[in-house]
Amino acid sequence: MALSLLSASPPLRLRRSIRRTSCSLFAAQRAKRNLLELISDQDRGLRTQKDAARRDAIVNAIESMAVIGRSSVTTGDSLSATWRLLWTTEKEQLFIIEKAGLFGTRAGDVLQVIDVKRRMLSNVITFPPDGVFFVRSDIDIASPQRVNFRAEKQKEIAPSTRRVANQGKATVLALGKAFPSNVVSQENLVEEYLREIKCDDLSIKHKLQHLCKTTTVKTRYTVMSRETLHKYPELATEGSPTIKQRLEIANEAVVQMAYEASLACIKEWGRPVEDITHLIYVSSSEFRLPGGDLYLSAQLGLRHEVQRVMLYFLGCYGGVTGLRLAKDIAENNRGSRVLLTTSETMVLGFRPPNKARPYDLVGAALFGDGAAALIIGADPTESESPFIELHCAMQKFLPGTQGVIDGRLSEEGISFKLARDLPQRIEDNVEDFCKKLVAEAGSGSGSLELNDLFWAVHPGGPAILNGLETKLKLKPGKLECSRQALMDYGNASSNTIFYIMDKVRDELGKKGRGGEEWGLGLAFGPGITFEGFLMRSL
Ligand SMILES: CC(C)(COP(=O)(O)OP(=O)(O)OC[C@H]1O[C@@H](n2cnc3c(N)ncnc32)[C@H](O)[C@@H]1OP(=O)(O)O)[C@@H](O)C(=O)NCCC(=O)NCCSC(=O)CC(=O)O
Repeated sequence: MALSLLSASPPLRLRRSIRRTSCSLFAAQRAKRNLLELISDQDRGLRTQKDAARRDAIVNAIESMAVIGRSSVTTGDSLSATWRLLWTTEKEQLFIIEKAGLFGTRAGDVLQVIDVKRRMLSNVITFPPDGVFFVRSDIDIASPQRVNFRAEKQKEIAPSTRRVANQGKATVLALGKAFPSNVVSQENLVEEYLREIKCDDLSIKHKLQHLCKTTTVKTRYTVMSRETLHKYPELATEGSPTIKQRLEIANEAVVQMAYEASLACIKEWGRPVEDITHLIYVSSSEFRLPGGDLYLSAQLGLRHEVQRVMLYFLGCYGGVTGLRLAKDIAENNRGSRVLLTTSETMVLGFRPPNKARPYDLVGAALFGDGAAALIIGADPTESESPFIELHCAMQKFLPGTQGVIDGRLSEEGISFKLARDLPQRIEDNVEDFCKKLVAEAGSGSGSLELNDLFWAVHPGGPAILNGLETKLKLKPGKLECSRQALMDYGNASSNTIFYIMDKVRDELGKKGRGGEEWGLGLAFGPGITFEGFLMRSL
């Protein structure tokens, strides 16, 4: 006989089982307290092996708990989770825990990842900081309260490649991207763009040529194309009321891109769309009632009961706001799977250049369109492959800076003003913000320095990245993924952080066990608002 006692979220579990049982609250509490006391000094079962009397007492205590909760079903879907092993009689596991010292290591948490739907169980013995031993097996549901293991399917020592997600913490389970079909090469942009909008001002041409180089962008994807301008020539005419036309183009384009990014993401995730419980849809590029969240849900075939949230007009930090929200949802709704999408086009803000608005030229050389999608959830199942754990997330605004990034909706679309001192404002305030986030890693992670981290920083522009790098004294290369994303996609507003995370995933994958464990994600936008998150690479 092998008995294991597991704990997912002990107070909650206890509360649930008590509600279901006909016995008094008092009896259940007493039985649980008794059981926990009996195992508390047994070192997960190592000592019990030499103490038959204690073992019998523990087995009796478990049986008493079972009697109290006999009318409840504990082997249904609620058993699907990552559980921490508190006590066991299973000899192989105890042997590994006991003998780990012989191999110069020590056993950390012993976890059981149970997936009832797939009838699968993985025993996961962790060896901190990043070693892991897996034993996978099938399970049989023997009764409403008992599960039997069947044949062991596979044993595997995975010394390094994956870290284990902490129980109950939100993780990123998949990521997808999508872009409109029109690709803009920065090299050819100036001539083409000025020809299309019929601008022959040489000073504008030279300044745009200069900015096209210094923004460092190489390619971008845009919804706006030659065909669009031919169909709607009024978009290139200063002062024409074109909001209707712009929304007609943008509303459709953003949902289409969000749809394609979501499909790519769901395919990578590998589970059916019906398993998506929540949708967070982020865009500063569309406007209608109902919003794109509804159209996207219908197009993807999400459940009608999917819990939707739409985040409108947050600007470049919207993706990280969505991530913060998704984390809260995932960590507070057991078994939830959140689809987070961002989708943006600059169609609403496209304007002919005007010397009175020099910041428009910066936008013309910098911004790009696209979409991204992520699946976020806690306690990954056997079939899921988490790659980032979201440890904590924070937002902050800088008082008195509302005018630094200023967007106004008018009959002409959005006019978007960027103040020259934006990079400096960010530089002046970023250090405190980062240090607060890093402090959330806790003492268990040692004393983390900023250069110990991997970084994913929204590349508002090279001046912002350079200022931040200097201020934080980051080693060269720490912002490489941000710089690469800027080069490949331009500043794609709320999407950009996820394009960077995709690159970070590749980079950390190449480094394997030598890669950084902790990372910081940052985005900035109107407010001035800072959004940041501390993450662990898994
Ligand atoms: C745009 C740059 C790459 C240009 O760098 P350069 O090396 O060319 O040098 P530079 O800064 O002197 O700029 C070159 C010329 O552009 C002009 N210029 C630059 N920024 C300007 C601005 N915000 N408004 C008006 N003009 C501006 C300069 O005055 C100068 O013109 P002259 O030579 O005539 O004096 C850099 O300044 C940069 O990265 N800036 C940050 C861009 C930014 O604000 N991004 C945030 C996007 S919003 C975002 O990400 C969040 C959100 O949308 O929510």
